[in-house]
Amino acid sequence: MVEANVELLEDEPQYKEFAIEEFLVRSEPYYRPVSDELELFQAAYEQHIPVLLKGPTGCGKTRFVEYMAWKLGRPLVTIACHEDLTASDLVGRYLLDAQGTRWIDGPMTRAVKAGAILYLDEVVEARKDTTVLIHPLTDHRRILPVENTGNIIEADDRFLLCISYNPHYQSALKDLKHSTRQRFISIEFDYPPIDVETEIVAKESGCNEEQAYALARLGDKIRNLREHGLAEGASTRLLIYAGRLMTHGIAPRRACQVAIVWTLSDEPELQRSIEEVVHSIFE
Ligand SMILES: Nc1ncnc2c1ncn2[C@@H]1O[C@H](COP(=O)(O)OP(=O)(O)OP(=O)(O)O)[C@@H](O)[C@H]1O
Repeated sequence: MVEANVELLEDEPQYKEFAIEEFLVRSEPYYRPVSDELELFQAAYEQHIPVLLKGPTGCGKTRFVEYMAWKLGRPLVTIACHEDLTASDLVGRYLLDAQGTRWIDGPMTRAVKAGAILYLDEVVEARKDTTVLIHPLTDHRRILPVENTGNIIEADDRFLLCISYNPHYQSALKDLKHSTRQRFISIEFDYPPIDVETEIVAKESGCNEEQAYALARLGDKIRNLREHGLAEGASTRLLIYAGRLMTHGIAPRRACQVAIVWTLSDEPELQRSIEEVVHSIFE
């Protein structure tokens, strides 16, 4: 029984016990609301309704959750999901050290016990056995069954599960099952309108208003190239990178080339099209 789940305790950081207080967001993160997402999240939190954040890469989902965790005064436990992530990575496992075998709670168990906000980023990437954990946590039961110890943990009243999902990446093979997604309310995110994105780029990159406006327009135009075969438009994150290089004295066209053009595509034809848009904006 136990033996099968015992692992040697090395000095690996993920096995170190940590205090949940370390996950408190101590200073106010900068977040510029785009719509009524603050009110929606707050209402869902108070009503114990799990939240699904949908949207393209680099559009502010993570920053939003950080902001909400700060606003609600709850620790934020973030897990970047990937295909090797197993249920025991989340729940915990038995480990062997000099004192013998002992159980170590995984990040999900700690979050559930401490009433944290648990943010599973790109949840569809995780292995299917992790959805088995999500279901009892996200319905009226709000429990986490820990198979290896036989314990059932009731979620703290202040616990909330929040997951994110990028609809552009999904395929028939990797999609959220309806029985999973219908346990959440879904807040759709997208890149902000030009005036709001100007504000965000200026604030986050330190570039001037004029440069930030030009970058926001650039983002908007490049996103329209998606019909021409561009898989994903320029994210707010990339516009900020370009702005930061410009703040550091790199010429705008060059900053956009390395932060945006070459990052978005390897295809020479497509790179040329994006470059043309850059040149039309930064003359
Ligand atoms: N509304 C916003 N207010 C403040 N900053 C923002 C906002 N939207 C985007 N940003 C900026 O864009 C960056 C990227 O956003 P974030 O990391 O939240 O993206 P994401 O949607 O979680 O992306 P991914 O899906 O790739 O993890 C942030 O670090 C922040 O600088």
